Amino acid sequence: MAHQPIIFIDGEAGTTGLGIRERLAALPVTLHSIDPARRKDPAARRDAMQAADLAVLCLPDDASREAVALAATLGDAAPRILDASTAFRTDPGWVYGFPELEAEQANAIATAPRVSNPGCYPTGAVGLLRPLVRAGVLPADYPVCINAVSGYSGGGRSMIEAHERDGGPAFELYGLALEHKHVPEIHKHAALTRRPVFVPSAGHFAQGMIVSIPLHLDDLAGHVTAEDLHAVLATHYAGQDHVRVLSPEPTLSAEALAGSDRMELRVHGSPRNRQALLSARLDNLGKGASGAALQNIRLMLGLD
Ligand SMILES: NC(=O)C1=CN([C@@H]2O[C@H](COP(=O)(O)OP(=O)(O)OC[C@H]3O[C@@H](n4cnc5c(N)ncnc54)[C@H](OP(=O)(O)O)[C@@H]3O)[C@@H](O)[C@H]2O)C=CC1
Ligand SMILES: CC(=O)N[C@@H](CCC(=O)OP(=O)(O)O)C(=O)O
Repeated sequence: MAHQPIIFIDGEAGTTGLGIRERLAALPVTLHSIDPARRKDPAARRDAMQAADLAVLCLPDDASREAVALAATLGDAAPRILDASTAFRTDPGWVYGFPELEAEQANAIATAPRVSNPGCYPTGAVGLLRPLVRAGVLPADYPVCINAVSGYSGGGRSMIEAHERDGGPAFELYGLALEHKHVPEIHKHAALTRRPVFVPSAGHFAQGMIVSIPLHLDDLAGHVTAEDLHAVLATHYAGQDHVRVLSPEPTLSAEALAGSDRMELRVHGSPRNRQALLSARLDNLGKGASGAALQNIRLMLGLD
């Protein structure tokens, strides 16, 4: 690419789009924006895609599908696409944008025409579970239950406005029909053969997330200890800048990584009771969204 790469963010004014735009300021790229009044005009969006090397979609799922269909009408002039929505995260034609997932994943992202940015909760759940399943210490058919809490910015502009206007609720469980849109993504990318139970919740704080997964160690392969689980994760993520495997803490605050693009993984445990708790802490808008998008943009444009 002779020129500075051109990026178009479809949904630039939304929560994820804004986060990406801020982070792009530090990169040698040109941002191609459209007149805000025409931001939902398919013709304007198609023209912007034609001008771009990379289109980053920060849209609701249906609008993302529409954007991908618009790009397809451009044939060879279509840009590469990074999609932040849920729409293509389990689509076999797309590369999953989790660079730390497997040794070859960063290379796959670097060359893929279409990359799906992982969801915030799946980033924690997949980040914890997959290396353990792949290493054979967590059976793929283990009855996994995932508890998670997110800051209210996870619900995008409408939820942010509701919390900032009405002040609450302080804490609520949701997705109680156990059909949350992230379950298929976690199921697939954690390499589980049994559908996990996923119980999300949201609190009255803007940014931050904890995903936690309790385990009965006697139901794992062999005489596995919490230290063994820690060692598998530490080996898998050795040398990674965005994912750190840390020692257990007595308490974890969900907001601690707000503003950071890193994720912290821990294995807590009671050796006496043969129980463990896996935890992932991240910023839902950082490694859970815009920070991960930046990792993928850098890889896709060869900026690393
Ligand atoms: N918030 C989070 O923690 C995370 C969100 N995501 C994903 O990112 C995507 C965007 O979410 P988020 O940024 O939170 O949502 P927001 O509601 O904050 O932003 C969505 C943006 O898309 C715009 N938009 C909606 N429909 C269209 C359309 N047809 N054409 C062009 N623009 C459109 C909206 O404009 P307007 O407001 O004017 O309607 C808004 O600017 C979602 O798919 C979400 O799943 C990913 C990871 C985490
Ligand atoms: C608190 C809250 O509402 N969170 C959102 C998850 C964030 C999201 O929709 O985006 P990603 O799928 O890209 O992570 C939800 O549960 O639908």
